[in-house]
Amino acid sequence: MDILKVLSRGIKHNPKNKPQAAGATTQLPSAGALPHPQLFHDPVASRSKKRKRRRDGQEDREEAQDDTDMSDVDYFAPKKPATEAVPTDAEQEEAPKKRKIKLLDEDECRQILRSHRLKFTILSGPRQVEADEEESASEKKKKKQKKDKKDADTKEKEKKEKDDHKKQIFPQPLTSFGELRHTYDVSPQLAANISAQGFRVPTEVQLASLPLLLRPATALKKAKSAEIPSATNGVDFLAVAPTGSGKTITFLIPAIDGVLRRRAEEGRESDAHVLEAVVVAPTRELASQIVNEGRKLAIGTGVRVVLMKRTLRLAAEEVKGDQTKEEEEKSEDEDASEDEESEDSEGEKTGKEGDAKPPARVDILVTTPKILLNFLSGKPGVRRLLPTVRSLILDEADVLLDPIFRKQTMGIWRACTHSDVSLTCWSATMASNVEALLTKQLDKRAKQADATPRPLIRLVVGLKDTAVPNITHKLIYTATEPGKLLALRQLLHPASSADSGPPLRPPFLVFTQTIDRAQALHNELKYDIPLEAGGSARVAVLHSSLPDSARSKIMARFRGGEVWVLITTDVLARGVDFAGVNGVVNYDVPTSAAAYVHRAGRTGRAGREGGVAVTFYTKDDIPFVKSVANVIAASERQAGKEGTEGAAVQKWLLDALPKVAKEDKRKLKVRGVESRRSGGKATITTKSAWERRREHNKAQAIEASKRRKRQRREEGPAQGEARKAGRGGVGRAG
Ligand SMILES: Nc1ncnc2c1ncn2[C@@H]1O[C@H](COP(=O)(O)OP(=O)(O)OP(=O)(O)O)[C@@H](O)[C@H]1O
Repeated sequence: MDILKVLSRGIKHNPKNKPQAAGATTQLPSAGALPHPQLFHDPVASRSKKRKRRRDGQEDREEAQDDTDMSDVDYFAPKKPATEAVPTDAEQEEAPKKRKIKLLDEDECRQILRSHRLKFTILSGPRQVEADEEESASEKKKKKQKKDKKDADTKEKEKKEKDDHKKQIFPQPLTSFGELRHTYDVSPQLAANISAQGFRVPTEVQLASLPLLLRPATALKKAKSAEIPSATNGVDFLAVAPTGSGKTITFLIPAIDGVLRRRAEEGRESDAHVLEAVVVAPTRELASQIVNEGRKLAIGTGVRVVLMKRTLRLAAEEVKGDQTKEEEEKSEDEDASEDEESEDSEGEKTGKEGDAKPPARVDILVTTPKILLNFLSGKPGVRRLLPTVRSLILDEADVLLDPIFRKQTMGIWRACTHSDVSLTCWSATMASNVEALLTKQLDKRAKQADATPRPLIRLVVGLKDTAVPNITHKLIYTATEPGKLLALRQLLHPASSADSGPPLRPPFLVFTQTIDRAQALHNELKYDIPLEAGGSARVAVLHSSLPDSARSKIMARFRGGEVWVLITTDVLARGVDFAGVNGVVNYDVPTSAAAYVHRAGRTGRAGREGGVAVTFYTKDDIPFVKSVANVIAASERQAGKEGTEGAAVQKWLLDALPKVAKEDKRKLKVRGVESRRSGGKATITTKSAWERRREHNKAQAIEASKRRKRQRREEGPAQGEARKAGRGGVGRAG
């Protein structure tokens, strides 16, 4: 196999089999310089011709607009050359006071938001709750009266469209990062840290969310078309934005700003740390990544961003608690390796020894759900609360509110007892039942606290729940399972690249349904790489049953370009950002449309072009593959490739694939493709049945050993000795 030629393309051979990290990634298509991090620039005609916006900073709101062709207008051109983007500290200190803040009028906001396919909707809040109640009452009445269903449906649809329009809002967009300092008054150091990362143009999600999250009152000052209740205490927020669109810094910037602002307001010293924000992410890899991003943004601000560890002790309020309820919330399905003891430099031991020591100094905590819930409910008969937390951030919120993590996430939310705690939720996909759950919970919390519910505002960037528009998609059919391995090898082989479209260039990720399949594929592929090109060290496998330290090492080797092919499960499907990943192979078909979006979104980050997502499907997958094909078709539609020869999904294929029944979709999401399961209980988890069985056996062995110990204690030392002597005798006799 000539895989060496493909895998070593663009990479200088290192005789010691230790490739140069930089060389390994800089020449790869999706790792190149960022072309533009924004995905959408639609020309949008002005609704009003009364206003004119000039780009020289001398905005004249009163002049009549003479040109409605918005395609020439570049709202996002830097207002100053890049060198001027970060004024000196002294200038920055002065800046907000000197400058008169100019806000865009609602029509201008609307145009900018529309040209970037950004849609804000108020999902709940005082006005909305009343409206929804009224609506549902009148709807019920109407439904009774109307017998003609078709007619009712049409009217309902029209009404919904009308109401949707009413619920839409058009807050101020962030036209440049410079505005963070000048209009939204973020600290000079935070502004400098953003600039130091080389971000010049805000992505769509940043452009839309940052004003609203930093200063809601300013952002909504000109938003007149929808009545919004007072937003001075902040808003609850839900953002659905494409993978790789920069959601992480979008929630971190307001979190850091919030800590700094309150610190200044309360006259606290910079070394007085109060836990004010909690970021929850579903996997440890993602949580560590968020910590790294947070620390880069917090340099020089004194804000401490800390990763939750098992041994970390937080400043918490202790109340008498319903232990059993909290215990129940510890899901058995979650990542078992979280239970492992990990080294901790930040905090203290929990329990008796730890309680005596002062709590860790944390401003922003990043955690996976279970580990924090364990801390909150870790003391018998006691519940720990986090009353100082003002901001709860759920990254990959749809999965955190999915049944696997829901109870744990809710447990954390309940522990954040401050009356003003704001909730922000982030993901590339969001099911409507998650939105319904959130609105219900927010109303419930407001009622319990006897407070006015705050508005829950949803932002959708592009199309909700779909589309990874900036990469190439490929859908490859192989009749049988063994055929897939052959097809994967052919895809890697240069000779067949002509038939297979763009060759798969390293580094790339390969996703399987279960851990045992990931391990098996790893065993198959690792010998495909010749020794001269690095051999088996080039192929690695990462899954949730590996120890923490092994997972971190593999991540570092992959990020460094040392590992070219990383075989993994859905543990790496969400959130993890490898800037230089050129491709994603769905060796096993993703079990939902959302899973496809997240897996494919590991390539083509921040608007990079050149990423490829290849999905194999077999006869077994045909009943389920339509959801994936629909996402690919939507992505190609957005990219303008629909119906072209290069499109992965042609209309005939979409028509031919069977529709997936709702119940089948649910089953597939929970169990995966049946034929790929190795038996065992039906649970959605990155753990294989084999692994669950192993854990079950281990648990049984521990239980049996405890039983024997108990028995020995009950029997007393004399009988114990006699038993031992008896066993020894048998041994000797044998
Ligand atoms: N304004 C920007 N300009 C250029 N790059 C940016 C900008 N904002 C963020 N990035 C970079 O984009 C990449 C993706 O960001 P991030 O991981 O936050 O995406 P995400 O939206 O959270 O994706 P996912 O849905 O997969 O979790 C990161 O490498 C980040 O540094």
